[in-house]
Amino acid sequence: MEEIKIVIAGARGRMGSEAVKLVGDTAHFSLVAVVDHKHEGKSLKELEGFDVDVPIYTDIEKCFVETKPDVLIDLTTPEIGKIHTKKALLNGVRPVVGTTGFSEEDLKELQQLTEEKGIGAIIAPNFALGAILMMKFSQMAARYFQDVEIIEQHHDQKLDAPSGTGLKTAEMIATVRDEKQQGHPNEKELLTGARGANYNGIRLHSVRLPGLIAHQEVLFGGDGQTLKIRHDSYNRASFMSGVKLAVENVMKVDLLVYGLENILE
Ligand SMILES: NC(=O)c1ccc[n+]([C@@H]2O[C@H](COP(=O)([O-])OP(=O)(O)OC[C@H]3O[C@@H](n4cnc5c(N)ncnc54)[C@H](O)[C@@H]3O)[C@@H](O)[C@H]2O)c1
Ligand SMILES: O=C(O)C1=N[C@H](C(=O)O)CCC1
Repeated sequence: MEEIKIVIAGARGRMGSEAVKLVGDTAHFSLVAVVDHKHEGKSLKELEGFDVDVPIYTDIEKCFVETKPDVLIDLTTPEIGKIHTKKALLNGVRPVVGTTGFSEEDLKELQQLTEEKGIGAIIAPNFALGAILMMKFSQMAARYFQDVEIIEQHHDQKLDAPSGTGLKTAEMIATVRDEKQQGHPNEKELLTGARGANYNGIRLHSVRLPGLIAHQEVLFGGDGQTLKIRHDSYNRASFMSGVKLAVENVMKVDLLVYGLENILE
């Protein structure tokens, strides 16, 4: 297999440090640099917990020009992730984005940019294969059960709510379900937010607690029955086979792929 040269943004983070391991463990992947908001000019090896000798850049464009990567893996924050993704496309680098918190407008803008530049990008709200199946099964179930609520649960350091996965699940369900307001037509929230966020009438509830990693239950209700579809990630390694798949596939596409379900065979 041809070597794929990779830059990781957010390499010191919970996901980024797993991605550094993944790249190191994959024969045809080669880490050429990392991007951080500090430690300019140091080697990653100088930081505790890493033994990879690659340069750290704080300026992502300088990093692209000097190290000429094929792929950027972005695992940062919603605000920074958008800037990095745009800069990658403008510099001919294919982004694989795990960072969540992008709006519909952001996605449209990035899609337009991939079309203009003619290079691929993958934005995956969830890299765990089980989570992709959970979303697909939920979409299947929604054809038969129109009443559905999504309960996503994450660690308490998460910046965005609802989670990228929760939102993507609602979007996928909405493609097969007519817009419908659920619950009693006269229901009233005594405390704002009690009924959760509302996407086309689908209610989304976000739980944030220490001890959690990433979990989601999609709850369907029908006459005298409920159906629950649940996925749990117990560690960040659970996301890495999806990251690998995305890096390999981003080299083969020339448009924006939003969601790993679009490349899973
Ligand atoms: N798609 C998935 O499967 C998946 C799974 C887990 C997390 N995530 C998402 O990935 C992102 C990262 O999650 P995390 O738990 O690793 O967060 P984290 O806070 O542990 O890591 C974020 C990293 O980004 C770095 N960073 C911040 N500003 C930066 C900048 N300007 N330039 C470079 N790096 C910068 C931070 O230093 C930190 O190391 C979040 O958006 C999260 O929602 C996605
Ligand atoms: O830990 C996080 O943050 C996660 N974010 C993604 C999301 O927003 O759906 C995927 C799961 C973990």
